Amino acid sequence: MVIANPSAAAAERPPIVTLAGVGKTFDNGTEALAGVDLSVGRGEFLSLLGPSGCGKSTILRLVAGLDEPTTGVIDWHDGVAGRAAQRARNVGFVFQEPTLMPWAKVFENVWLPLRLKGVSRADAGPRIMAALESVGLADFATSYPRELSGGMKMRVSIARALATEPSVLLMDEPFAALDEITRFRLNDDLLHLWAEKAWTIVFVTHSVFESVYLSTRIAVMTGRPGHVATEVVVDEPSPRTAAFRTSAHYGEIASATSAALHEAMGE
Ligand SMILES: Nc1ncnc2c1ncn2[C@@H]1O[C@H](COP(=O)(O)OP(=O)(O)OP(=O)(O)O)[C@@H](O)[C@H]1O
Repeated sequence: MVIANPSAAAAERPPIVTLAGVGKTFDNGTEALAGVDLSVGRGEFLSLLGPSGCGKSTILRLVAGLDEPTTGVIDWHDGVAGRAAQRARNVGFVFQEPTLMPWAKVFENVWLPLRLKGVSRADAGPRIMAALESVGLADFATSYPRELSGGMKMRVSIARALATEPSVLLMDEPFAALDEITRFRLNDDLLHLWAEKAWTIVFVTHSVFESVYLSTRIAVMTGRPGHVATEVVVDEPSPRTAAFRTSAHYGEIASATSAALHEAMGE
């Protein structure tokens, strides 16, 4: 475990996107973010950890290009620029609520983002079925969302992001509404997918324990207006297992992360 100030804790991997001095003030005068410096390394699992309202979701929305920063810059290191690039960039977004269309079957729900890009049902079929296979729901392609449990709905939501083969996957507290057993299982499934697909993931959570279990690095944020106060590098190798959750090493990193969070909230 390494704890460092953000300026000192450069990501070990080459950056895919960098935020420098990013601030966001909404039209109603709410200053959500001020001076966010953050680099996302290619292939890393980065968690944003911070108190409610510190601007974590706002950071995801800015990275996704759904909103513009008021100050500072967001640089992508993929050699393309502008709005067209943002569309081509293929950033996946998984929200806290699975946000499925209740009248459409699982297959149609997963097809939606591809359909919006003009990919036909026949062309999308193999990718949709592969994505459903990855999350263990291939047998539920013709089910309706109402026939699924909360955890299964979240799996569909992850499959929907997976089908688009995103270069960066942004996840906004995806497991917050689930019971602990389901949450642990989905944590493991997500780690397997991350290892298999070599994704870059930016994951928002309130939970110190979840962030330590999942992440290669944790950006600890201050209260509003939020910025990154400290970064924690979680030096536990993959694959992580249930034994890691109960290890002394996990306990040490969790208590250091918790202390860093409390200090950041006092800033
Ligand atoms: N569109 C908006 N207009 C005005 N204020 C907004 C808007 N979106 C977010 N905010 C405010 O900006 C601040 C940061 O919100 P954000 O949702 O990014 O925080 P968060 O850290 O993700 O919170 P939580 O953990 O509770 O989801 C909050 O005070 C919120 O009320």
